[in-house]
Amino acid sequence: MTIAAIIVAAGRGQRAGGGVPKQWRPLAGRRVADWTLSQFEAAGLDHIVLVLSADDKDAWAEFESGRYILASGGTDRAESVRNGLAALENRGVTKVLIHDVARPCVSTRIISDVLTALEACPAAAPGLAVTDALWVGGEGQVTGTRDRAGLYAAQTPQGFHYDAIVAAHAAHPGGAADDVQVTRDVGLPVKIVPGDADNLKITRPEDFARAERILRTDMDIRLGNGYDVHRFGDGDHVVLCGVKVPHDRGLQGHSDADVGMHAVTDAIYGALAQGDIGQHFPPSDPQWKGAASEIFLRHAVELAASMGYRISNVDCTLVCEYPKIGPHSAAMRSEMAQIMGLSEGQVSVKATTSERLGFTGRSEGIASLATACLVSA
Ligand SMILES: Nc1ccn([C@@H]2O[C@H](COP(=O)(O)OP(=O)(O)OP(=O)(O)O)[C@@H](O)[C@H]2O)c(=O)n1
Ligand SMILES: C[C@](O)(CO)[C@H](O)COP(=O)(O)O
Repeated sequence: MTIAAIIVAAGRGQRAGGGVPKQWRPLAGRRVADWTLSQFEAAGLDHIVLVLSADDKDAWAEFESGRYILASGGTDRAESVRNGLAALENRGVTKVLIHDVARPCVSTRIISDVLTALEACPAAAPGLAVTDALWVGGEGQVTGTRDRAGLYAAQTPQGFHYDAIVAAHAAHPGGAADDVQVTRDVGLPVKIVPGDADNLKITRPEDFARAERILRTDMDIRLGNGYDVHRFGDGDHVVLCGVKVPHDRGLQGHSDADVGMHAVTDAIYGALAQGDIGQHFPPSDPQWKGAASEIFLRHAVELAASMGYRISNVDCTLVCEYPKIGPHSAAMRSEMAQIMGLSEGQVSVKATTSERLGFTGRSEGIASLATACLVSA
């Protein structure tokens, strides 16, 4: 059994406004599309097709070498779906989920319910029973009422046996609201699984605030702190936050003694409640002698990802009289961001002296403090 998802993302989001198609707009710290895609990645499907508009050149460039199969958008949603289905030809796909990129709050429960329902029927989709009374209106007046019994609001992902939905689309004259209608129009039964009020489609400008509230409520936010000290010894440079800074002394340590990167690494381990660098890379182990500290940082970032967290931001403070950090802080942020796969806006590196007090004030060594904020991916 081979299961795929098609995420249709070629719309222009005209009703949502905002100048940029809604799927590429920020929402609770990521783009709308990132939330949607990560829910389908978590489902462990065999293939994910991402249907993109030819106008979204940056998205094509971003996703072309990744794990998604890309397909071109059509002039309407149905054509985008057909192009997505065609991209799955000859891959042995048995079941396919078709989902609007504009529904970023879709739950793993809905995805799994639709897939389970497909074991017994050729098509299944989430529906939300209408609970409000229904009116007919015109010119600002109620002109009639409708019985709500048996009415459902249609949601996605809508799931189908692959051959059935391909045949249904091929036979359809067009004009259907969704793939359930396409399927029903060729006489196939569609099972309703329980939808979720949170699985809204971002359609109008105000939907962003609602989706943001939903995503932030579900988020697990974790903070960690890190602290490290290395003493000065002989040398002609120090390595701080991945940048080699000329200095009349070096820092002593088992690795490259990058005190800033060590504090950030420990902050990430701390947020995960996974000990510290010493536990993961014991100083007694000769293989870490002189090691570049980015090995440790990369490990912490990978551990976070494997535990279902992404790094929202890190903030690092270096405490020393010399060398002066200011001229190098931009390079440090850039280096650390690159190692962690973050944007520079998510990484802060700053410095302070300790007013010539204490061991840092006497220039016996450099201390560093860091905070990391992780959120469930
Ligand atoms: N030619 C199209 C039109 C729509 N879609 C996708 O189909 C879904 C339908 O949601 P909708 O709210 O209609 O999206 P838009 O068409 O982007 O919105 P609007 O109608 O406001 O422009 C969205 O994920 C959208 O990206 C698509 O892939 N190709
Ligand atoms: C498929 C769909 O999401 C079902 O609710 C919806 O029909 C697509 O969006 P639109 O607003 O109807 O264009």
